[in-house]
Amino acid sequence: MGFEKVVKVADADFPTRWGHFRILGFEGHLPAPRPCCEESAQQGKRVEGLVALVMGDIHSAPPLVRIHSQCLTGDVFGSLRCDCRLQLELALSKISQEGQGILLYEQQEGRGIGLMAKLKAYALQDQGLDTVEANEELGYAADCRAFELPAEVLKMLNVPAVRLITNNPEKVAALESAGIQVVERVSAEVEPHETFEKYLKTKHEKMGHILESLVEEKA
Ligand SMILES: Nc1nc2c(ncn2[C@@H]2O[C@H](COP(=O)(O)OP(=O)(O)OP(=O)(O)O)[C@@H](O)[C@H]2O)c(=O)[nH]1
Ligand SMILES: [Zn+2]
Repeated sequence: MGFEKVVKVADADFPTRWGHFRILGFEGHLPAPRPCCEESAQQGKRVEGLVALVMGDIHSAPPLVRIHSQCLTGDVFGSLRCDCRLQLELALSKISQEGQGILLYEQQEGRGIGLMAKLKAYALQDQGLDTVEANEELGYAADCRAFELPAEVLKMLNVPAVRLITNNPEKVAALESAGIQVVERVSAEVEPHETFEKYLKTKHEKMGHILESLVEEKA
């Protein structure tokens, strides 16, 4: 679903544990609520937010960029059902080490299905379904994201080429097809943990994520 317009609504100073950023707020306006997100559909929500953390000079060379999809359970509560929080910290520390880069935090909770639906999916996973099967059981696609808003925001930031921190080839393809060149994919692989072992295996086997630790395991 294309955005009717994307608007920058704020730009402020942002000191963090990983160094000094600017924090920018963007709003994407949709022609209709997203059908794949339970909460958006219920609330008739047509505006999606995206937060960009920007550090240093992002224009002299393709900067490190992380597109991070919201995971309240991981990012805020430190859940070890998934690797999200560890990936967020990895991305921020890589950007901090280089002194330049962009973190795009998109409000696509639960790969776009919304928080309450993700919690229902967790409950189904506790009964033995994997993350893809649980989404399907609830009537959703395995992944409802399209990464249009992050691509638009990169264009608004005048960033035509990036070094993308991800294990997900779909993010690379989505940026490329939106006209943003991905000159390098930087691995977002984190230290494995037994509590998210099955989650990573499913991402690798069913969703095409590039996870070197699992490739070696197979060989
Ligand atoms: N539907 C659903 N979403 C989940 C689950 N666990 C985590 N998520 C969401 O998955 C999103 C992150 O997607 P991932 O598949 O982990 O990783 P990715 O963003 O595609 O790829 P990377 O760039 O490599 O991190 C976040 O929005 C999380 O809220 C789950 O069990 N079910
Ligand atoms: Zn997560």
